[in-house]
Amino acid sequence: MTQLGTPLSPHAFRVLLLGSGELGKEVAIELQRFGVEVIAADRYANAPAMQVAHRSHVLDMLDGAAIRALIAQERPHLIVPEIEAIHTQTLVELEREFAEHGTGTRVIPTARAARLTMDREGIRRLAAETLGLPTSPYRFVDTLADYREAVRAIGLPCVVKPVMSSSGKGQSLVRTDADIDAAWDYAQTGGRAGAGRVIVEGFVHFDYEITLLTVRHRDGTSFCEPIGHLQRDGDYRESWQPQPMSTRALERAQQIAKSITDDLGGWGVFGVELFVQGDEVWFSEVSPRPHDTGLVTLVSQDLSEFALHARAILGLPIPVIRPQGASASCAVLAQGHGVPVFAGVDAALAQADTQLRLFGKPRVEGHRRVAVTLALADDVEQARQRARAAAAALTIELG
Ligand SMILES: Nc1ncnc2c1ncn2[C@@H]1O[C@H](COP(=O)(O)OP(=O)(O)OP(=O)(O)O)[C@@H](O)[C@H]1O
Ligand SMILES: NCC(=O)N[C@@H]1O[C@H](COP(=O)([O-])[O-])[C@@H](O)[C@H]1O
Ligand SMILES: [Mg+2]
Repeated sequence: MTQLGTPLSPHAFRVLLLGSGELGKEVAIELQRFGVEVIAADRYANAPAMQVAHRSHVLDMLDGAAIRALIAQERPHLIVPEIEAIHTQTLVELEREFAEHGTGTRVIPTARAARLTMDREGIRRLAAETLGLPTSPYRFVDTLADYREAVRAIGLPCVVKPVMSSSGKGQSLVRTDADIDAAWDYAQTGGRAGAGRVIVEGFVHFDYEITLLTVRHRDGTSFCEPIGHLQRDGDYRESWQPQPMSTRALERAQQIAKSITDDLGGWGVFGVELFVQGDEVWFSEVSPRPHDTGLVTLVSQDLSEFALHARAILGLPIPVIRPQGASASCAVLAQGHGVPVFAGVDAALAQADTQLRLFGKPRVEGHRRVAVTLALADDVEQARQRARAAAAALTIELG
């Protein structure tokens, strides 16, 4: 069991967040509630989690030497990756060194899980080729010529993504021949880590898609109710819980989630992304951390995915996860350039059973998720309507 001390004292239990966005902010708040000393890091100053952490650092997290220096300086008990774009090879090396020296420092959930999931190739080959889980057909390519050949082999429509990207950055749906070269160009410029390898995936004609939040904790594995979601341009716009599913599809989804999370190992929340058609389920990808579509759990469960992550990584028990009823979330995006200023917050919160989180992101360049609305209702449709209405009541000016 973790010895929880007093933050900012010699007995402090220190957690370093690598990535400090809106998801990390909620994790930081949950850790603060247990008296943990929270250190937040990201590539820019005043990131959301930094605003609720004990202290923060700005660094290039794709720079292995910079990560190593930060960890040497802070000597955290836990290192908690919050985004994919981290020099994860350094985490793998550090994890080995910690074990050799018996320091007790851990990477959440494991350095290998962070390394495999930062790269679509690592996680896809593990899921499809090692574990034999059903996935879309796929190919990895490095050149335009190989890419064109892969698109021909996979067939249209197909989905093209940089191997290192998230939230749909650099991702395109290729419907016709006319889209093929533009998708390559976007994948080369739109990813989070510059140009490079690309995955071409066959398009799965799913009825719906879910995130199955799966928690590995000291007493075993727990599942949350399935979260349905709507994505546009590869980025989440709405999520709701519970997503109705056939018994067979839910069983299959849980089996797939158990298989991939058991292999990745460690403690914490995983967001297992799955496509469902009838009783058939395909694995898409997995986040070894709380998931953006899981923001809905801020109202849908007694323990949100962030509270669950905090408990799991600290080695605390999770005897039960209690659903609170039909719920929904709606992402609020800002478009343009400047510092977000919100109006209509009162109107957004005028309806019963509605909540709002303003992330406090310091600037918008292009488009960026800056807030989320949350709602509970008698059924999922009504909850979605409430969350959408609350989002529509907000106006964002970029000052
Ligand atoms: N092969 C596919 N067939 C059908 N739809 C797909 C496929 N791949 C991706 N999509 C759609 O695009 C969305 C985003 O894809 P994916 O999760 O791979 O991107 P991402 O950049 O990792 O997003 P995030 O980081 O938000 O999870 C999926 O949730 C799904 O709606
Ligand atoms: N799908 C992954 C995801 O939602 N990640 C969340 O978005 C932040 C980055 O936002 P930004 O791009 O606005 O900086 C990340 O730090 C994390 O909280
Ligand atoms: Mg995804």
